[in-house]
Amino acid sequence: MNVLEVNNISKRFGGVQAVKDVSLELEKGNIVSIIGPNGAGKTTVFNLISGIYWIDSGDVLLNGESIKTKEQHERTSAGIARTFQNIRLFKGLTVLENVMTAQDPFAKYNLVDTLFSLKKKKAEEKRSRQESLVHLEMVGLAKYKDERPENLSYGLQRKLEIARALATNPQVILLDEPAAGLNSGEVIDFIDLVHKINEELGLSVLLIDHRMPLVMELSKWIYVLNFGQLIADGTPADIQCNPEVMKAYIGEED
Ligand SMILES: Nc1ncnc2c1ncn2[C@@H]1O[C@H](COP(=O)(O)OP(=O)(O)OP(=O)(O)O)[C@@H](O)[C@H]1O
Repeated sequence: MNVLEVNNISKRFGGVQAVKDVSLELEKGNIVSIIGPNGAGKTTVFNLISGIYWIDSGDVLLNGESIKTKEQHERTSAGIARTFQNIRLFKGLTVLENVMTAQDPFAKYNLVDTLFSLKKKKAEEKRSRQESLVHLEMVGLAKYKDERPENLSYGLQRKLEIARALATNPQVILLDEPAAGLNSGEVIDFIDLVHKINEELGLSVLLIDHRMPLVMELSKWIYVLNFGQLIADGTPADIQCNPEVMKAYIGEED
């Protein structure tokens, strides 16, 4: 069963047709990637799935239901989490607090409770703290819980982003260039982490990355975009020897 389906989506920014008639499927529990040269439209596809932009035409389905008119936070609540190309962490907060703030929309207290039931609020905060610690353990960052994110290596900051995404209790996680800026040791570590969240949490993963070894190692299926359009899709083995794909990357057939 497909947890996510993208059906013929298009998006234009002024004179630029960023995405044209793109369709893709993510089967529950799979890891699928989108690759393509710079400016091919990959991040725009993520932005259209996660609700940062409205689609011009087409549809996005989560578990068979259209989410195209839902706001970004509603898509998060529905089960779509994402990380960004540029790391987005709160520098003034600790590692643990960074994960707790990602949970906030799910906090079970409201203003009235806050005023009249401090006890309830405290219980809620304790629960949030415990759950956040579980997410930090999952990504291997529990021992850094009281650190500031800016004191962590780039690779650990990427992992913290994943922990923040896990805090929203997703079914699908969109990873936008998670290996950008990582050294080769950190990339290997990151591959293990993506396998782990996929296998242990049953999360379906949609990935964008330029690091081909990572994409080939992780993906069950790969979609290739060029100038906003899908030019190929297939298994890593298919894609590696697809002449259209090579042409898109190097600009000539051989
Ligand atoms: N908000 C925007 N306003 C105007 N143009 C945009 C906007 N977002 C994306 N574009 C344009 O849409 C096209 C696709 O951009 P996009 O960022 O989706 O590509 P990409 O494949 O993710 O590239 P990269 O690999 O470099 O991140 C580009 O021409 C880009 O300049």
